[in-house]
Amino acid sequence: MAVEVPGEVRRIAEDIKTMRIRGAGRIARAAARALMIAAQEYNSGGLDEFLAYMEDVARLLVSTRPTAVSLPNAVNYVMRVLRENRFQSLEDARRAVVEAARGFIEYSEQAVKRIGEIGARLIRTGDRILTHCNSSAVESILVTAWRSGKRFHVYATETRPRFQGYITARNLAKAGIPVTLVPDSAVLQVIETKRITRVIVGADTVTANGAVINKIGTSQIALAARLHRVSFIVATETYKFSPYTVVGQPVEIEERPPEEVLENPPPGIRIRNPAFDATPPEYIDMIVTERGIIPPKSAALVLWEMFRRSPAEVHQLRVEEDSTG
Ligand SMILES: O=C(COP(=O)(O)O)[C@H](O)[C@H](O)COP(=O)(O)O
Repeated sequence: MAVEVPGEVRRIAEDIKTMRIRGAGRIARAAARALMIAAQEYNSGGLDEFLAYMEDVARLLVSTRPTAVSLPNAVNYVMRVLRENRFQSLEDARRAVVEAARGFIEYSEQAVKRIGEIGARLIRTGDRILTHCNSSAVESILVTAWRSGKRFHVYATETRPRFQGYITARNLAKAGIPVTLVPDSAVLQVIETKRITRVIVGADTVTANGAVINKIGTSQIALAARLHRVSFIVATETYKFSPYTVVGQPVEIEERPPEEVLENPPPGIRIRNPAFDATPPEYIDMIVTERGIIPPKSAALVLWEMFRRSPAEVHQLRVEEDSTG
């Protein structure tokens, strides 16, 4: 009989699904924490049952939201210690999971900080910066730049339908950064009339060819930036690079409930609510990662360095995950 998943782990999964925990980095860290809790709270059987139970927990977490690859990357990072080692005892296996999860969370937190330091060097006093949605990597850059004495103004889009732009605006204002909230549909007008100097956005997934999947509306902003020759910068940890795209696997774009757009639509009206879109590499000037700044075309190199797997091995990995799913 399958071992029951602890309440706190189920709660984290539910919070990711319902977006109480949101943003690709936070989702990844929450998933690693959930695996750690699952391992710590396991008390019902031997090593084999533990391994099967941890695979169940991993599947539950990965199934919560489909687009941000940081989620399966975090889960696989932690689960790899179980999948690739032979343990003598349950305690050894449990300890390995806890260590791997802690390691991931620590790396992730440091990465956001490092992106802040690297990205802040790109900001100049007098900049007028546009951002979209709410990204902790972008916030890290802006707050670091501000604390280092640079003075600039940020325009934050509302980000319909979930209004994550309000979170950004609130956080920046709290840090003392002048911020103006604008409707999503005002982006082209704002870029033009406010003479925006830089657009900086986060990422949920970066593909092997350097395309960036981020909050719906990002690609329109990239187009508008291109039209006015404004540099378009993406800030992301490297664990948002997708190994699956090396073998051409498309990124699934999450379709969220229509009620998020309109509670009670009049009869005869259909609603679509895609949560993310893809910005092609041609529209992206640079990607700021914790390992440095890269052009989008170098995404495949980052993936190669991180995963050191041949396309055939990545394909095999996918097949194995699918068959356990
Ligand atoms: O698109 C979103 C959040 O979408 P949602 O609100 O639907 O999760 C963010 O721009 C990225 O996840 C990057 O965020 P971070 O830099 O914090 O990882």
